Amino acid sequence: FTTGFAPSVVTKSASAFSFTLNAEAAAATTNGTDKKKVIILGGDGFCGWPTSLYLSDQGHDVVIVDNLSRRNIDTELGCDSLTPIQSPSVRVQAWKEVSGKDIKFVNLDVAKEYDLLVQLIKEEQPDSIVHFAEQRAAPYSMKNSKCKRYTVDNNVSGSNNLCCAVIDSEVDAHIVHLGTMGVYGYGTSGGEIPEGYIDVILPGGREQNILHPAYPGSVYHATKCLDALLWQFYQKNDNLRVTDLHQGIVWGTNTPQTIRDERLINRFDYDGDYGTVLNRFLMQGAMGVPLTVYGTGGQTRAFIHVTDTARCIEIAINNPPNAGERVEIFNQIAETRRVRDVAEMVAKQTGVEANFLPNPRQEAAENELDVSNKKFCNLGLDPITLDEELFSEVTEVVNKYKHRCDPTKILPASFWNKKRAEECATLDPTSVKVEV
Ligand SMILES: O=c1ccn([C@@H]2O[C@H](COP(=O)(O)OP(=O)(O)O[C@H]3O[C@H](CS(=O)(=O)O)[C@@H](O)[C@H](O)[C@H]3O)[C@@H](O)[C@H]2O)c(=O)[nH]1
Repeated sequence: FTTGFAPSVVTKSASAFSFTLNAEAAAATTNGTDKKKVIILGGDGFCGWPTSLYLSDQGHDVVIVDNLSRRNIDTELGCDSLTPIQSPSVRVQAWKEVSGKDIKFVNLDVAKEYDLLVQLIKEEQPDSIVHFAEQRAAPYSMKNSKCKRYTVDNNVSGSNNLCCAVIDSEVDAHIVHLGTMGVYGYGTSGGEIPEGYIDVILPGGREQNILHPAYPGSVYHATKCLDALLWQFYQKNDNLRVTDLHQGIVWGTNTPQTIRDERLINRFDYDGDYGTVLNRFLMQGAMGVPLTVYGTGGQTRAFIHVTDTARCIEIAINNPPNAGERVEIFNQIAETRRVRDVAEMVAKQTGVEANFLPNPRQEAAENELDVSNKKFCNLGLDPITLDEELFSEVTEVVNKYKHRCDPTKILPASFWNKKRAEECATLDPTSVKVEV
């Protein structure tokens, strides 16, 4: 098989990038220099927290809104971030000490506390609202009916509330939403996936440029498809300015900002529900656990380092669509790789073998993925790609905190349907042993 490495994807290797964890390395890759007032919904999470710090570091005025739902789900699952994340109040105090900058934290449920959301937008008068406040794990969204219903209720209501709140508050804030590459689906695309829109010829020969057909692979991914329709509707109906970012799988832990003080450390999920594939493999490699490759590992996916997530968000807020323009869509990825090739890279580096497990997910055994990320690259993004030097950053974090790992949480614990659950019935969570 080929790796599915997309020729259209513009990349630069991490070694050439000379990645160092200091503020200079995070120098603005932006097109605009305006300092903005930014509300970050979901600013306590894996992507939200490093993005909040990055934007604050760049001189933007940041307000974090979060209801701590991710921390509560950890409690529900009996799991915890491998890294010892601090409470929001300790985090913002530590940031004030190291940077001299204030970040305001507001505990608010975007999906449920509508009036407070409107009031906050009126008070803060933000230029941009970045929306991360969604349940983001595909496995958790497929765990059972309760999780499916929560994911739809929370994610779709949150996005709808945000649009209504921007309209009701009469503040012309630009909405920047963290979407997912998964809206496109992971079949064999047969060509390069464009950025959000696709030319079609309708019956009768009429040509149109429409939203790329949605083809979600989980309830979570389905909510992002529903979000995309909401953005399209509210843009058309109310002239909202919206950017939707179709992001790939995020990897890495720290950024040049979170590394400045241990109290700023980012969360690291390693469990079968929330851990994303490369971070899970790196963690397993560091702990001597055979790598949990699902099926043949034939899925080709898009990847992006967490540092680039934050950079992309700043590029997006500095390049809003004009009022009346359709929803702006970027593919927020650095490169595409096949899962078993990623496993091979980690296996080579750590000496730990790949273990091909029955697949808990209903997904194609093999797929190709060719994705355009030209818009971000044209706006100055020089993406970090998978590199062993950078793997060591994650490995160091894992080695430092591996005593916090619960090995029974490593094997997959959510199954897409009854057939997949039956096929995975032999997996025994208590059989996993880690080297501490
Ligand atoms: O231990 C593992 C974990 C995953 N996989 C495989 O790796 C692929 C990716 O799984 P993932 O858990 O890293 O990613 P996914 O569930 O798709 O979701 C993650 O990546 C999405 C971007 S994307 O995948 O849609 O591009 C984001 O939207 C989500 O928030 C984030 O949790 C899948 O084919 C899965 O079967 C393994 O082989 N072994």
